[in-house]
Amino acid sequence: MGALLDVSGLNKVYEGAGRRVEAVRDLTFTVEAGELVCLVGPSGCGKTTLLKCMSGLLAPTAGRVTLAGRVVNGPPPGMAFVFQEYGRSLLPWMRVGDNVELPLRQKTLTKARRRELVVDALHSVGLADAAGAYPWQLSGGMQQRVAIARALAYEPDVLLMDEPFAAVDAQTRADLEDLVRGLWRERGMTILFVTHDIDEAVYLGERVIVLSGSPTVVREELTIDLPDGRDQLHTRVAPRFAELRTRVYEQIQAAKRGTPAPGPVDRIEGVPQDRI
Ligand SMILES: Nc1ncnc2c1ncn2[C@@H]1O[C@H](COP(=O)(O)OP(=O)(O)OP(=O)(O)O)[C@@H](O)[C@H]1O
Repeated sequence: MGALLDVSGLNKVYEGAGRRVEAVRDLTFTVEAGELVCLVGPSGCGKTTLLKCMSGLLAPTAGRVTLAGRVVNGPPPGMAFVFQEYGRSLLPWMRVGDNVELPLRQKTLTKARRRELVVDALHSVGLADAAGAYPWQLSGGMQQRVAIARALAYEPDVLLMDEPFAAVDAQTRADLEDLVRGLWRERGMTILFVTHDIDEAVYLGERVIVLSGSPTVVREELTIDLPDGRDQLHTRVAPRFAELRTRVYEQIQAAKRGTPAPGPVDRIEGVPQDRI
């Protein structure tokens, strides 16, 4: 069987108002079922454009995305998203429980089953008591947890996350990173996590895909061979973590300068032997 997600020759050009922007030039990569992959690239390199094409919200100019062998040409049923701006993704007039339940109404589930999924998802993100609150009564980090719970309740095969922690403080961000890794390990979901934060990409991912500057291509793919059980205190000070983040940092800097990407051997093997 092929990869769960397959992005092949993806190109996206925005045209209009006398302006032509080639946001994504030629992107090809795959994500296997059950993987946690981080995509990292310089600001403005087309990460959001890529996710919109992957989620069927935007039609690519060329190339295609397939999910479980089916071409994505509209939001696929097995996919859920968590966006950066939690403030805009939750409906302020609905209580937290109703916000989490909203996407479930598209599914043919009984009311009791929907309630069960909502309770379970809120429990998973540590907000079991918040179902009756309104989003605006919660902190930013709690609102982002609600957005994660809403995605979880949907029981997606694939979770796409677009810089989901960019707007929260550092301490909350660390907690949310651990929450995502914990949920990934518990639930065996496939997660594609987009970030411009190199440390976050290396800490979270089993694999990191480094994107070039716009128009975007895949610059390098690195296997993150850190232990499975990661924690904020020890993982981030491990020598291997420093090596991997240095490698990604160098690639991003080179991407900004427009230096050609490394050859195919680097891309397959990850960190070259002389760096280990
Ligand atoms: N709707 C649009 N119309 C025209 N150009 C657009 C549109 N959306 C994005 N772009 C352009 O496409 C390029 C990539 O934008 P995109 O938002 O995908 O990048 P990004 O990597 O997510 O950015 P950031 O890291 O700043 O969030 C930019 O040059 C942007 O100006």
